[in-house]
Amino acid sequence: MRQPGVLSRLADRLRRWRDGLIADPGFQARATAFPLTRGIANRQGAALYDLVAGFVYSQVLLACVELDLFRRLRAGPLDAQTLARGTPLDAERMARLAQAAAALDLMRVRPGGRYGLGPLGAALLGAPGVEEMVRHHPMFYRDLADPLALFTAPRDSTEIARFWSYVGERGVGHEDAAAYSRLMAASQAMVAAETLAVHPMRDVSVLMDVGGGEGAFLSAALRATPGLRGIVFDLPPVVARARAAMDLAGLSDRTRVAGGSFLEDPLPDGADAVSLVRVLYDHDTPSVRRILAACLAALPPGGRLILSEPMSGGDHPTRAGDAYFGLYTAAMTSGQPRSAETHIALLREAGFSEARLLSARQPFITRVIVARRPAR
Ligand SMILES: C[S@@+](CC[C@H](N)C(=O)[O-])C[C@H]1O[C@@H](n2cnc3c(N)ncnc32)[C@H](O)[C@@H]1O
Repeated sequence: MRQPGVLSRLADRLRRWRDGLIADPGFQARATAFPLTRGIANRQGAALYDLVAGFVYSQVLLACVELDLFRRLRAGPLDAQTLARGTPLDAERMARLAQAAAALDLMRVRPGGRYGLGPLGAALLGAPGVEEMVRHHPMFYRDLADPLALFTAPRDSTEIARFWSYVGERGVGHEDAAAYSRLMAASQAMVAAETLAVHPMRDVSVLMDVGGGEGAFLSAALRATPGLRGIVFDLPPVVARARAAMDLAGLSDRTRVAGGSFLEDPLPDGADAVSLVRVLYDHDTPSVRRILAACLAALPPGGRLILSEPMSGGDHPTRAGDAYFGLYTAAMTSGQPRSAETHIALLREAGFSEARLLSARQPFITRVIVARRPAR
């Protein structure tokens, strides 16, 4: 390991001194009392409070979603008594929930003791995938109840691992495939919008979406790109669903569907671009190497790989990539979020060239890397 230089050691000492000050309750009291430092002290205090209370805030959101309150407020503000109708809550408890939701910008207090939609409640109505994730989270929270156990959980021993059944050895049945594929399809719209905005498929003839689920990403690409044709590759119980979904979307004449395992079977040929959307972070590095090798073998010289998934921020950790997906994949007992640099190194090692990270509009939804199979 490289030894840190003089400047970096000096910076470390300064940070230790600063951290020591901040950790001193006497200093905190003085900083809050002194007008010039009060703003910083309050911001830090509020941020720490939010971390301590984060789970409570999430449960306020879950309660609102389970009672379908945002949809009921769409037509206009309601008082707590009306909002409580048809729910197990009385008016007083409903007012308490609505006050909590208003504090979190999910609702707004309106004149006359009524509650209306807040900016985040309205945003949730416009992003059905977020609502599905909120409904899915109780399972994740049960695994998270003991976070230390989560980090040491044996493979396939958690509730989340059983939900993503391809993580284990039992194989994927039709029911498991239906449950996780529905969740993925519901949250795909946001990922597809971001991916196709930063990487339109204009100059692609045939796109193969590997681990493509019910074909939601491919459908979005086909709709956005006249003349594009596609292949969905996934496990057999999942592609049965993809076939039905593509039929329903009226896209089956532009789509081929192929079933198999990207860890064991060769991928179909005929595509000049391959996409891997929210696939690699599910898998440990030896499997990622196999998946990339299979993608390279399926592409013609000059063919393109488009990799889209939430990524670790590396030296600049991100809430979505490192905090959320770091723990989510721990609960899966398989995979991990990787930084763009790690992905690019794995792509080069697999034989891809020109790998580069594209600039993102909404990096907390997904990040996109493009690479090519060398022309010769
Ligand atoms: C997290 S989901 C992502 C689905 C889709 N790409 C999306 O973003 O909505 C991962 C997908 O990889 C598929 N998958 C997992 N293991 C696989 C394997 N060995 N071979 C083929 N597909 C696999 C799953 O069935 C699932 O559809």
